[in-house]
Amino acid sequence: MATGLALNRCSVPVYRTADTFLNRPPISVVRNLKFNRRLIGNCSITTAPFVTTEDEKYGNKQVISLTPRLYDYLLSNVREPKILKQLREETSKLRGSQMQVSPEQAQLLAMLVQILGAERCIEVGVYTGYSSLAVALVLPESGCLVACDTDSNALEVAERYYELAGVSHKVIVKHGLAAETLKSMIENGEGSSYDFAFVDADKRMYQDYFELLLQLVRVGGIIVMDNVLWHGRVADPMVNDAKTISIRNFNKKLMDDERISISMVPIGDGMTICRKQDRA
Ligand SMILES: C[S@@+](CC[C@H](N)C(=O)[O-])C[C@H]1O[C@@H](n2cnc3c(N)ncnc32)[C@H](O)[C@@H]1O
Repeated sequence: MATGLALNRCSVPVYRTADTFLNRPPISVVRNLKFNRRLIGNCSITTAPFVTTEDEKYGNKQVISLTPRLYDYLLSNVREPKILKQLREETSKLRGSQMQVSPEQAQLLAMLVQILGAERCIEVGVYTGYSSLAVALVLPESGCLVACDTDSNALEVAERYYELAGVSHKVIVKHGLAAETLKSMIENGEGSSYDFAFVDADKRMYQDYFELLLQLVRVGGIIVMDNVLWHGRVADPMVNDAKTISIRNFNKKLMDDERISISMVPIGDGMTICRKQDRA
């Protein structure tokens, strides 16, 4: 049975209401919460997370969405290295700082690299280096990360931080169009020699990056694609701009692609973790 809270199928736009900036659930949610005390228990209305769903369609499983307060709590449980915090704070003063992955995303990327025992990694979309530095920090001394970006100013910041963190010997910076860099790596015979790749650039090129990276990554290797939930727009049939359509189509293709196993994770703006299968 659908509960009243099913009304609150909040996506990113809901977060942008004045209520949510003030850490208050929207009026409709407050009204519904009054009828659903068991959902919030001892939690006050202002700290209760949004219940995204809790109906039969989803096996009565309660799925919550992050409130600002809950997100602060999550962040307080992220172990962000000092040097990453410094880079994030310096970048926050720059144009485009919202492009950085969030600390919990960076932590997940680093964790995946560690679980894989990855030595050879690729990043498409470096900006000032937050996600690439998180990866480089956990690579072994013999490891390498090919870091691709077109923005020389942003790359200067990234390179300064690789130096500061003592990892510059692990990072090969490739300034230029990522697709060209990846193609030349394939031509150089580097196919199937990488363990891990992260894509966070130019959404309309996702399918191209993915196909190139699938050639570069070994069987069992991982490709992580960022922004797959695209601020919630992918799920809204009324939104049909080029980037949204492109990500929507890309997600559909990944879903049908038997060369990989996948896990779409609602972290940050959504990331899909793809593992290259034996038959790829
Ligand atoms: C979302 S930001 C990357 C953020 C980064 N992962 C981080 O956590 O800080 C996207 C970056 O992709 C770069 N970019 C856009 N198009 C590109 C292309 N065709 N080839 C390489 N880099 C590109 C932009 O210059 C920008 O720095």
